[in-house]
Amino acid sequence: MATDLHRPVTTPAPSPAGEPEAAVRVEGLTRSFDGRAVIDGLALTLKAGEFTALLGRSGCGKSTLLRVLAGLDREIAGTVLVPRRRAVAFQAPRLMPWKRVWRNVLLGLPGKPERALAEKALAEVGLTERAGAWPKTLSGGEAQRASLARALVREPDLLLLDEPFGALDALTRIKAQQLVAELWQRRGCAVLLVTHDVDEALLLADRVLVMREGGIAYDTAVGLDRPRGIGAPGFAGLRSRLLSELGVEDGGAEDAGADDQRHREAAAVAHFDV
Ligand SMILES: Nc1ncnc2c1ncn2[C@@H]1O[C@H](COP(=O)(O)OP(=O)(O)OP(=O)(O)O)[C@@H](O)[C@H]1O
Repeated sequence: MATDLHRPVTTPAPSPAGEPEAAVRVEGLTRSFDGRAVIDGLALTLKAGEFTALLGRSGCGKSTLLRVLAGLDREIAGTVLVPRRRAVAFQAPRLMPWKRVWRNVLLGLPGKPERALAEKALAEVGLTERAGAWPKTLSGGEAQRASLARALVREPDLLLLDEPFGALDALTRIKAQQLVAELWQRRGCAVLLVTHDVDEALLLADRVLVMREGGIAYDTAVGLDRPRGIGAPGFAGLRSRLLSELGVEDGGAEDAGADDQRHREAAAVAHFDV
């Protein structure tokens, strides 16, 4: 029987003396479904302000981990220390269709927050003009930006992103990636991005984790200079290492092929100015 030891804290989880402040500290985390441990004794520390990408094969438990960190799942054993100010955005923007965009942005905030607060967050994601619109009138990319604004309005110290760009077309996806990179640089919050896309991980993150068999099986720093492009020196080596950690031959398997195709389509405009 899982014991609930989830203990959200108001300040980032403490680190031993001399180490940078931690945004997240997880020890011995186990989450089981029907007696099967999807996460099994996982340990993880994320530094404050660090951008981390989380890769792993389908079904390995990435979303489960994110939901635990978001505080949406407390049926766990182990210790999870996260900042109180945290926000999550999912692949599906999850906007309430009967509320205008600005009201969606403020959804769930305590008290009676003013429209101006939503408008500030919407301006950050370039959606000022759609504040009064109904969600069904938004494009996929706009809806995703509204979802990001809803996360930003919470002023998170930890931003959790679960494949937020997965459903977007190639160009919209690149714009959304650039936006997240800019927001991260401006806000300075820790970001944990779940993605299937190795290139996306390497373009955006300081650090990439690969999840396997219920734990973090591989953990690497991405020391590439910014701005980054998929042709940067060192990119291909990291890419092939990560693909092999995922059990995919570089350039061979279908998943990687689809990503290659997307990036070829977008390569002409892809440039990360951060
Ligand atoms: N509420 C639930 N009840 C039962 N099983 C669940 C539940 N949530 C997740 N699982 C199982 O836990 C495992 C991990 O699921 P999870 O969604 O975390 O994987 P993932 O790595 O995010 O996958 P994907 O990359 O395909 O989104 C899967 O086998 C899934 O079926």
